[in-house]
Amino acid sequence: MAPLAPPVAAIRVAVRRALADLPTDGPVLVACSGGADSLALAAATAFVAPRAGRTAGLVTVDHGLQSGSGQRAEAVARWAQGAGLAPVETVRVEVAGRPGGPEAAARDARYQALAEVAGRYGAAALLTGHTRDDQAETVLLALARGAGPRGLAGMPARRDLAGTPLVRPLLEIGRAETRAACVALGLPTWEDPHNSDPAYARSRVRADVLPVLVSALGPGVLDNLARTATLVAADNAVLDELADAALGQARHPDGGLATGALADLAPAVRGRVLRAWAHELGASPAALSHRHVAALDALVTAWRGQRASYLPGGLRVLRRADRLVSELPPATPNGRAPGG
Ligand SMILES: Nc1ncnc2c1ncn2[C@@H]1O[C@H](COP(=O)(O)OP(=O)(O)OP(=O)(O)O)[C@@H](O)[C@H]1O
Repeated sequence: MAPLAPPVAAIRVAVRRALADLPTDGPVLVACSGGADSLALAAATAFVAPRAGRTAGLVTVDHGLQSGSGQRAEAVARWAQGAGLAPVETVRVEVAGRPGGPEAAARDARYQALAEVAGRYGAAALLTGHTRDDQAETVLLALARGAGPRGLAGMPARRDLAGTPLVRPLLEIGRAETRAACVALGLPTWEDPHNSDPAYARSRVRADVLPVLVSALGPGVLDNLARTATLVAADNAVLDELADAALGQARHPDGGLATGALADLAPAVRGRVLRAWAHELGASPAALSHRHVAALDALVTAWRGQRASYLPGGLRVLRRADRLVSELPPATPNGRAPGG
Protein backbone atom coordinates (compact mmCIF):
# COMPACT_ATOMS: atom_id res chain seq x y z
CA MET A 1 0.00 0.00 0.00
CA ALA A 2 1.34 3.46 -0.92
CA PRO A 3 2.17 5.60 2.12
CA LEU A 4 -0.39 8.26 3.02
CA ALA A 5 0.64 11.66 1.62
CA PRO A 6 1.33 14.07 4.54
CA PRO A 7 -1.16 16.74 3.34
CA VAL A 8 -3.92 14.12 3.11
CA ALA A 9 -3.12 12.99 6.66
CA ALA A 10 -2.99 16.58 7.99
CA ILE A 11 -6.39 17.41 6.50
CA ARG A 12 -7.95 14.24 7.91
CA VAL A 13 -6.61 15.10 11.36
CA ALA A 14 -8.07 18.62 11.10
CA VAL A 15 -11.47 17.23 10.08
CA ARG A 16 -11.43 14.58 12.83
CA ARG A 17 -10.80 17.32 15.42
CA ALA A 18 -13.56 19.52 14.04
CA LEU A 19 -16.09 16.67 14.03
CA ALA A 20 -15.29 15.69 17.61
CA ASP A 21 -16.88 18.88 18.94
CA LEU A 22 -20.15 18.58 17.05
CA PRO A 23 -23.57 17.28 18.03
CA THR A 24 -23.99 13.66 17.00
CA ASP A 25 -27.45 13.76 15.43
CA GLY A 26 -27.90 14.80 11.81
CA PRO A 27 -25.36 14.56 8.99
CA VAL A 28 -22.41 16.88 8.58
CA LEU A 29 -22.66 18.58 5.20
CA VAL A 30 -19.63 19.81 3.26
CA ALA A 31 -20.20 22.99 1.24
CA CYS A 32 -18.18 22.19 -1.87
CA SER A 33 -17.53 24.41 -4.88
CA GLY A 34 -15.37 21.81 -6.60
CA GLY A 35 -12.26 23.92 -5.87
CA ALA A 36 -9.22 22.28 -4.29
CA ASP A 37 -9.92 23.52 -0.76
CA SER A 38 -13.48 22.25 -0.43
CA LEU A 39 -12.80 19.12 -2.49
CA ALA A 40 -9.91 18.14 -0.21
CA LEU A 41 -12.24 18.84 2.74
CA ALA A 42 -14.99 16.70 1.23
CA ALA A 43 -12.60 13.81 0.55
CA ALA A 44 -11.26 13.93 4.10
CA THR A 45 -14.79 14.12 5.54
CA ALA A 46 -15.90 11.15 3.43
CA PHE A 47 -13.00 9.20 4.97
CA VAL A 48 -13.24 10.41 8.57
CA ALA A 49 -17.00 10.73 9.21
CA PRO A 50 -18.01 7.06 8.90
CA ARG A 51 -15.06 6.07 11.09
CA ALA A 52 -16.36 8.52 13.69
CA GLY A 53 -19.84 6.99 13.47
CA ARG A 54 -21.28 9.90 11.49
CA THR A 55 -23.07 10.48 8.22
CA ALA A 56 -21.53 13.02 5.87
CA GLY A 57 -23.07 14.61 2.80
CA LEU A 58 -22.26 17.41 0.38
CA VAL A 59 -23.98 20.49 -1.02
CA THR A 60 -22.78 22.31 -4.10
CA VAL A 61 -24.29 25.59 -5.22
CA ASP A 62 -24.61 26.55 -8.87
CA HIS A 63 -24.63 30.34 -9.10
CA GLY A 64 -25.42 30.15 -12.81
CA LEU A 65 -22.88 32.89 -13.50
CA GLN A 66 -20.66 31.08 -16.00
CA SER A 67 -21.48 28.84 -18.89
CA GLY A 68 -20.99 25.24 -17.87
CA SER A 69 -21.61 25.98 -14.17
CA GLY A 70 -24.47 23.47 -14.14
CA GLN A 71 -22.24 20.69 -15.50
CA ARG A 72 -19.56 21.60 -12.96
CA ALA A 73 -22.09 21.24 -10.14
CA GLU A 74 -23.30 17.91 -11.55
CA ALA A 75 -19.71 16.65 -11.80
CA VAL A 76 -19.06 17.56 -8.14
CA ALA A 77 -22.27 15.78 -7.14
CA ARG A 78 -21.34 12.65 -9.11
CA TRP A 79 -17.91 12.59 -7.54
CA ALA A 80 -19.47 12.94 -4.08
CA GLN A 81 -21.86 10.05 -4.64
CA GLY A 82 -18.93 7.92 -5.81
CA ALA A 83 -17.01 8.91 -2.68
CA GLY A 84 -19.84 7.58 -0.50
CA LEU A 85 -21.19 10.92 0.64
CA ALA A 86 -24.94 11.10 1.21
CA PRO A 87 -27.07 13.14 1.03
CA VAL A 88 -25.70 14.99 -2.00
CA GLU A 89 -27.49 18.10 -3.22
CA THR A 90 -26.91 20.54 -6.04
CA VAL A 91 -28.78 23.81 -5.64
CA ARG A 92 -29.23 26.35 -8.39
CA VAL A 93 -29.56 29.92 -7.07
CA GLU A 94 -30.64 33.16 -8.69
CA VAL A 95 -28.01 35.84 -8.11
CA ALA A 96 -29.49 38.64 -10.25
CA GLY A 97 -31.68 41.16 -8.47
CA ARG A 98 -29.99 40.86 -5.09
CA PRO A 99 -28.51 43.93 -3.41
CA GLY A 100 -24.75 44.66 -3.43
CA GLY A 101 -22.09 43.90 -6.01
CA PRO A 102 -22.01 40.59 -7.92
CA GLU A 103 -19.63 38.95 -5.44
CA ALA A 104 -21.74 39.92 -2.42
CA ALA A 105 -24.95 38.88 -4.19
CA ALA A 106 -23.51 35.45 -5.06
CA ARG A 107 -22.28 34.98 -1.51
CA ASP A 108 -25.63 35.98 -0.09
CA ALA A 109 -27.50 33.58 -2.37
CA ARG A 110 -25.01 30.81 -1.61
CA TYR A 111 -25.27 31.08 2.16
CA GLN A 112 -29.05 31.28 1.98
CA ALA A 113 -29.14 28.07 -0.08
CA LEU A 114 -26.61 26.31 2.16
CA ALA A 115 -28.59 27.28 5.27
CA GLU A 116 -31.81 26.03 3.71
CA VAL A 117 -30.34 22.60 2.83
CA ALA A 118 -28.63 22.29 6.23
CA GLY A 119 -31.89 23.16 8.00
CA ARG A 120 -33.88 20.68 5.89
CA TYR A 121 -31.55 17.81 6.86
CA GLY A 122 -31.19 18.93 10.48
CA ALA A 123 -27.43 18.95 9.82
CA ALA A 124 -25.05 18.70 12.77
CA ALA A 125 -22.87 21.24 10.93
CA LEU A 126 -22.06 22.73 7.59
CA LEU A 127 -18.32 22.55 6.83
CA THR A 128 -16.55 25.03 4.56
CA GLY A 129 -13.07 24.82 3.08
CA HIS A 130 -11.63 28.16 4.18
CA THR A 131 -7.89 27.73 4.67
CA ARG A 132 -5.12 29.44 6.60
CA ASP A 133 -4.36 31.40 3.40
CA ASP A 134 -7.95 32.70 3.27
CA GLN A 135 -7.57 33.71 6.90
CA ALA A 136 -4.28 35.52 6.22
CA GLU A 137 -5.92 37.39 3.32
CA THR A 138 -8.88 38.31 5.53
CA VAL A 139 -6.59 39.72 8.24
CA LEU A 140 -4.55 41.71 5.73
CA LEU A 141 -7.65 43.15 4.08
CA ALA A 142 -9.06 44.07 7.50
CA LEU A 143 -5.80 45.77 8.45
CA ALA A 144 -5.74 47.71 5.19
CA ARG A 145 -9.25 49.07 5.64
CA GLY A 146 -8.73 49.94 9.32
CA ALA A 147 -11.38 47.48 10.43
CA GLY A 148 -10.18 47.30 14.05
CA PRO A 149 -10.13 44.22 16.26
CA ARG A 150 -13.45 42.86 14.96
CA GLY A 151 -11.99 42.62 11.44
CA LEU A 152 -8.54 41.51 12.59
CA ALA A 153 -10.14 38.52 14.31
CA GLY A 154 -10.76 37.17 10.83
CA MET A 155 -13.11 34.26 10.29
CA PRO A 156 -14.12 32.25 13.36
CA ALA A 157 -13.57 28.49 13.27
CA ARG A 158 -17.25 28.20 14.13
CA ARG A 159 -20.28 30.44 13.86
CA ASP A 160 -24.02 30.13 13.59
CA LEU A 161 -25.68 30.03 10.19
CA ALA A 162 -29.44 30.29 10.66
CA GLY A 163 -29.41 27.70 13.44
CA THR A 164 -26.76 25.37 11.96
CA PRO A 165 -23.15 25.53 13.15
CA LEU A 166 -20.93 26.66 10.26
CA VAL A 167 -17.52 25.10 10.88
CA ARG A 168 -14.20 25.77 9.16
CA PRO A 169 -11.94 22.79 9.86
CA LEU A 170 -9.10 23.91 7.55
CA LEU A 171 -8.21 27.29 9.05
CA GLU A 172 -4.78 25.94 10.04
CA ILE A 173 -4.17 24.15 6.74
CA GLY A 174 -2.37 25.93 3.89
CA ARG A 175 -3.79 26.20 0.39
CA ALA A 176 -0.67 24.46 -0.92
CA GLU A 177 -1.61 21.47 1.24
CA THR A 178 -5.18 21.25 -0.08
CA ARG A 179 -3.80 21.35 -3.61
CA ALA A 180 -1.20 18.72 -2.82
CA ALA A 181 -3.86 16.51 -1.19
CA CYS A 182 -6.04 16.72 -4.31
CA VAL A 183 -3.07 15.77 -6.50
CA ALA A 184 -2.16 12.88 -4.19
CA LEU A 185 -5.75 11.61 -4.27
CA GLY A 186 -6.15 12.23 -8.01
CA LEU A 187 -9.12 14.55 -7.46
CA PRO A 188 -10.14 16.72 -10.41
CA THR A 189 -10.28 20.30 -9.12
CA TRP A 190 -12.02 23.33 -10.57
CA GLU A 191 -10.57 26.84 -10.41
CA ASP A 192 -13.16 29.53 -9.80
CA PRO A 193 -12.24 32.29 -12.28
CA HIS A 194 -13.37 34.89 -9.72
CA ASN A 195 -10.52 33.84 -7.44
CA SER A 196 -7.95 35.16 -9.91
CA ASP A 197 -9.97 38.10 -11.23
CA PRO A 198 -7.95 41.26 -10.46
CA ALA A 199 -11.21 43.20 -10.16
CA TYR A 200 -11.47 41.86 -6.60
CA ALA A 201 -9.27 43.16 -3.78
CA ARG A 202 -8.96 39.65 -2.34
CA SER A 203 -7.62 38.30 -5.64
CA ARG A 204 -5.03 41.08 -5.79
CA VAL A 205 -3.96 40.34 -2.21
CA ARG A 206 -3.65 36.66 -3.13
CA ALA A 207 -1.78 37.18 -6.40
CA ASP A 208 0.32 40.26 -5.68
CA VAL A 209 0.53 41.17 -1.99
CA LEU A 210 1.03 37.88 -0.15
CA PRO A 211 3.82 36.63 -2.45
CA VAL A 212 5.72 39.89 -1.81
CA LEU A 213 5.23 39.55 1.96
CA VAL A 214 6.38 35.94 1.89
CA SER A 215 9.44 36.77 -0.16
CA ALA A 216 10.36 39.76 2.06
CA LEU A 217 9.48 38.30 5.46
CA GLY A 218 9.62 34.56 4.96
CA PRO A 219 7.02 31.80 4.62
CA GLY A 220 6.01 32.07 8.30
CA VAL A 221 4.12 35.26 7.50
CA LEU A 222 0.97 33.34 6.51
CA ASP A 223 0.90 31.43 9.78
CA ASN A 224 1.61 34.63 11.68
CA LEU A 225 -1.23 36.54 10.05
CA ALA A 226 -3.61 33.67 10.75
CA ARG A 227 -2.38 33.42 14.34
CA THR A 228 -3.02 37.14 14.78
CA ALA A 229 -6.67 36.41 14.03
CA THR A 230 -6.81 33.71 16.71
CA LEU A 231 -5.15 35.93 19.33
CA VAL A 232 -7.32 38.94 18.58
CA ALA A 233 -10.47 36.79 18.56
CA ALA A 234 -9.69 35.61 22.10
CA ASP A 235 -9.30 39.22 23.30
CA ASN A 236 -12.48 40.22 21.50
CA ALA A 237 -14.44 37.50 23.24
CA VAL A 238 -13.50 38.94 26.65
CA LEU A 239 -14.22 42.54 25.63
CA ASP A 240 -17.56 41.49 24.11
CA GLU A 241 -18.57 39.84 27.37
CA LEU A 242 -17.66 42.96 29.34
CA ALA A 243 -19.61 45.07 26.86
CA ASP A 244 -22.61 42.79 27.07
CA ALA A 245 -22.74 43.20 30.86
CA ALA A 246 -22.14 46.97 30.59
CA LEU A 247 -24.96 47.35 28.06
CA GLY A 248 -27.33 45.68 30.50
CA GLN A 249 -26.24 48.04 33.27
CA ALA A 250 -26.49 51.16 31.10
CA ARG A 251 -30.08 50.54 30.06
CA HIS A 252 -32.22 53.35 31.44
CA PRO A 253 -35.54 52.37 33.04
CA ASP A 254 -37.32 54.78 30.66
CA GLY A 255 -35.58 53.36 27.59
CA GLY A 256 -32.33 54.43 25.98
CA LEU A 257 -28.94 54.31 27.69
CA ALA A 258 -27.72 56.18 30.77
CA THR A 259 -24.83 58.45 29.75
CA GLY A 260 -23.35 58.39 33.27
CA ALA A 261 -22.91 54.61 33.15
CA LEU A 262 -21.43 54.84 29.64
CA ALA A 263 -19.00 57.62 30.54
CA ASP A 264 -17.42 55.47 33.27
CA LEU A 265 -16.53 52.67 30.83
CA ALA A 266 -13.15 52.10 29.22
CA PRO A 267 -13.31 53.46 25.64
CA ALA A 268 -12.82 49.98 24.12
CA VAL A 269 -15.81 48.67 26.08
CA ARG A 270 -17.95 51.77 25.51
CA GLY A 271 -17.39 51.55 21.74
CA ARG A 272 -18.61 47.96 21.79
CA VAL A 273 -21.64 48.84 23.92
CA LEU A 274 -22.63 51.60 21.50
CA ARG A 275 -22.08 49.33 18.50
CA ALA A 276 -24.17 46.55 20.04
CA TRP A 277 -26.94 49.01 20.90
CA ALA A 278 -26.92 50.42 17.35
CA HIS A 279 -27.29 46.84 16.03
CA GLU A 280 -30.22 46.33 18.39
CA LEU A 281 -31.81 49.47 17.02
CA GLY A 282 -31.61 47.95 13.55
CA ALA A 283 -28.38 49.42 12.07
CA SER A 284 -26.90 46.79 9.76
CA PRO A 285 -23.47 45.59 10.97
CA ALA A 286 -22.05 45.98 7.47
CA ALA A 287 -23.15 49.60 7.18
CA LEU A 288 -22.28 50.70 10.72
CA SER A 289 -18.86 52.36 10.49
CA HIS A 290 -16.44 53.57 13.13
CA ARG A 291 -17.63 57.10 12.30
CA HIS A 292 -21.19 56.27 13.37
CA VAL A 293 -19.90 54.80 16.63
CA ALA A 294 -17.57 57.77 17.21
CA ALA A 295 -20.52 60.16 16.79
CA LEU A 296 -22.51 58.22 19.41
CA ASP A 297 -19.46 58.25 21.65
CA ALA A 298 -19.20 62.03 21.30
CA LEU A 299 -22.79 62.36 22.57
CA VAL A 300 -21.53 60.74 25.77
CA THR A 301 -17.98 61.98 26.20
CA ALA A 302 -17.88 65.30 24.31
CA TRP A 303 -21.37 66.61 24.95
CA ARG A 304 -21.80 70.28 24.07
CA GLY A 305 -25.40 70.29 22.94
CA GLN A 306 -24.71 68.80 19.49
CA ARG A 307 -27.49 67.65 17.20
CA ALA A 308 -28.74 64.14 16.68
CA SER A 309 -26.53 61.51 15.13
CA TYR A 310 -27.91 59.33 12.31
CA LEU A 311 -27.46 55.60 12.07
CA PRO A 312 -27.50 53.55 8.85
CA GLY A 313 -31.13 52.87 8.08
CA GLY A 314 -32.15 56.38 9.10
CA LEU A 315 -32.74 56.06 12.85
CA ARG A 316 -31.45 59.00 14.81
CA VAL A 317 -29.87 59.01 18.23
CA LEU A 318 -29.87 62.06 20.44
CA ARG A 319 -28.97 62.98 23.95
CA ARG A 320 -31.78 63.96 26.30
CA ALA A 321 -30.45 65.05 29.68
CA ASP A 322 -28.61 62.01 31.02
CA ARG A 323 -29.83 59.53 28.38
CA LEU A 324 -29.12 58.51 24.81
CA VAL A 325 -32.44 57.90 23.07
CA SER A 326 -33.33 56.82 19.58
CA GLU A 327 -36.19 57.96 17.44
CA LEU A 328 -37.40 57.78 13.89
CA PRO A 329 -36.25 60.78 11.84
CA PRO A 330 -38.70 63.50 10.92
CA ALA A 331 -40.04 63.03 7.36
CA THR A 332 -38.25 65.05 4.67
CA PRO A 333 -39.95 66.40 1.53
CA ASN A 334 -38.65 63.52 -0.64
CA GLY A 335 -39.64 60.99 2.03
CA ARG A 336 -36.05 59.90 2.70
CA ALA A 337 -34.29 59.90 6.01
CA PRO A 338 -31.34 62.29 6.22
CA GLY A 339 -27.84 60.87 6.76
CA GLY A 340 -27.42 57.09 6.60
N1 LIG B 1 -20.48 27.12 -5.21
C1 LIG B 1 -20.29 26.68 -3.99
N2 LIG B 1 -21.01 25.63 -3.53
C2 LIG B 1 -20.84 25.18 -2.26
N3 LIG B 1 -19.95 25.70 -1.40
C3 LIG B 1 -19.20 26.74 -1.81
C4 LIG B 1 -19.34 27.29 -3.11
N4 LIG B 1 -18.46 28.29 -3.23
C5 LIG B 1 -17.80 28.39 -2.06
N5 LIG B 1 -18.23 27.44 -1.19
C6 LIG B 1 -17.77 27.18 0.18
O1 LIG B 1 -17.23 28.36 0.72
C7 LIG B 1 -15.84 28.20 0.98
C8 LIG B 1 -15.13 29.50 0.68
O2 LIG B 1 -15.21 29.78 -0.69
P1 LIG B 1 -14.73 31.15 -1.27
O3 LIG B 1 -13.45 31.53 -0.61
O4 LIG B 1 -14.83 31.10 -2.74
O5 LIG B 1 -15.89 32.03 -0.76
P2 LIG B 1 -15.81 33.43 -0.11
O6 LIG B 1 -17.01 34.15 -0.60
O7 LIG B 1 -14.48 34.05 -0.28
O8 LIG B 1 -15.96 32.97 1.38
P3 LIG B 1 -16.96 33.61 2.34
O9 LIG B 1 -18.27 33.11 1.77
O10 LIG B 1 -16.76 33.11 3.72
O11 LIG B 1 -16.71 35.07 2.21
C9 LIG B 1 -15.42 27.04 0.09
O12 LIG B 1 -14.28 26.38 0.60
C10 LIG B 1 -16.65 26.16 0.15
O13 LIG B 1 -16.67 25.42 1.35
